[in-house]
Amino acid sequence: MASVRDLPNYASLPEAQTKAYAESLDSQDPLQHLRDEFIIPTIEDLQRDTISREGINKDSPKSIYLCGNSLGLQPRLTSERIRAYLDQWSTKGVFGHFKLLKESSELPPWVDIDDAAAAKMAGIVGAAPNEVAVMGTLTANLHLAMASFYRPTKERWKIILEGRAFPSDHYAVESQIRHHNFNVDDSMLLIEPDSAEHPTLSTEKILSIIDRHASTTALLLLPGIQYYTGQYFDIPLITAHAHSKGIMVGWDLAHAVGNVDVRLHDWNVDFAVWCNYKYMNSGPGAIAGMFVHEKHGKVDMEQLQSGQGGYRPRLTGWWGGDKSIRFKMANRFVPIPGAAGFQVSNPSALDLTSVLASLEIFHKTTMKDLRAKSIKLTGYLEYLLNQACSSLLSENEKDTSSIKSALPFSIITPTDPHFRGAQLSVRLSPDMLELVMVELEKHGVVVDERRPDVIRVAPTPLYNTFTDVWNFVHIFQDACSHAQTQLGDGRDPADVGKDGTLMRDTEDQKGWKEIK
Ligand SMILES: Cc1ncc(COP(=O)(O)O)c(C=O)c1O
Ligand SMILES: Nc1c(O)cccc1C(=O)C[C@H](N)C(=O)O
Repeated sequence: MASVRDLPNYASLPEAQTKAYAESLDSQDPLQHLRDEFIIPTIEDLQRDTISREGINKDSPKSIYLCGNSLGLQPRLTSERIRAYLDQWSTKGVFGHFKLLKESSELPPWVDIDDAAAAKMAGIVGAAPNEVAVMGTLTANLHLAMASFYRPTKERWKIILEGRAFPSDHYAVESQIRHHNFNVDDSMLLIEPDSAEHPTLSTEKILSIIDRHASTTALLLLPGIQYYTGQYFDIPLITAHAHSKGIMVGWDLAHAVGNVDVRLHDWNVDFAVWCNYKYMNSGPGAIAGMFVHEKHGKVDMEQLQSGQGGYRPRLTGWWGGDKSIRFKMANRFVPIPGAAGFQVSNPSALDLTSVLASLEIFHKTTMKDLRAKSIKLTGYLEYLLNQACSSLLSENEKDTSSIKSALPFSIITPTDPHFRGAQLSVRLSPDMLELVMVELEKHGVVVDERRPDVIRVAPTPLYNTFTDVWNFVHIFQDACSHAQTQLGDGRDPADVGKDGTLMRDTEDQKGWKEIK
């Protein structure tokens, strides 16, 4: 795992606040060349309502894209590889499934393209290639995993998850409980934060809830990184603790994969699921991923042949079946050992091509190096935000004991880099969100808002720079100061339009609100 020991103490360096310092960090960044692998939308790209590049201003500055936690940017290679995939299809037709091409390292026959993706993905999540399948979608994979790993009994039937889980995970768990005819109210154990002000969950709290419900809990499901707070959970410790109580453990890695250097095999995780459209940069809704620890993927041929099972029960489809007999159409399911045996359908080769293109870029570096840069980048963001926050307080406010209530914003993500990934979640003072977002958008800054008061800012080490972070904080500081002035003016923020001026119930305003 990447270490935080190399994190500079920015606060002790007077020059750290200057743009020249941010630029010097970029010039020393060993991963700086990777930014060129991505298409960064220009400010004009984002603001015009067409995609055509005809007649556009090529000199328009690039946006400051800090939203890789929601949708990662497009690698340049993606269109090249997808074009080649289209040629593979147009020139080979159905033979594209099996024909070995001279270009096969980039364009495997489609019948093997899932294996190629799993092999390239494995290192990203610290797994052996046979512990990973690139398949399905996150929520569908979560259902498939729970069908196999959530086997409730009268004695053990509960599922522990967080109270503020991403809605899809909450619904999936709820429906699995109902599917097994258990009562949701006494089966779904929700870990709630201590207070709305501090929405993170301490490891101690998680462990104590595990302890309290140890004998009746079947499954623990948590996110590697929490989508709202950006908190990175202690996966190895929590997993080991739950295991010591006989509980199965699954992790939703939507916000962790490609962000932090997880070691799923060594941490003995039972299963994990993730999507590939955030830090994995494979495109909106791209095919997802699933990890099944090798201990659960074994196939005992003797038992299987004698009709006694021989493999972990699961929901099956032909693509999880042994390749050597798959096309014999014998209707006797023999699972592929490992995660591939959990596949159901033949996967979209178009989608896998996009994942493979993105993985080519990941393979130009390592997760360890990306994480090392990420710790510095996010640490720098935190440092500059703290500086900006105190400079937005009036001298009067700085002197008072009520400094906390006067702060224009606070960071709700843990301050310890061990407990966060790239993302910082920033909670703004009441009513500021809309006003700040308008200003950020005007200046080509892309972050993500969670109403009523949080923005999530995620510098992504593959393509963001220290200068991006510096520029963002300066624009953000101005946006906060602008919002403070507007609110101080006694204007209702609901009446403030796209350009920050007052607007009342115009069509334009409605349209803008819908887009948000
Ligand atoms: C933590 C988390 N879980 C689940 C989902 C849903 O994923 P999908 O729609 O790809 O199934 C997302 C993102 O949309 C997410 O962030
Ligand atoms: N998939 C999304 C979509 O189609 C629209 C808006 C947002 C999304 C997301 O993926 C949200 C994402 N899970 C997040 O935490 O930001």
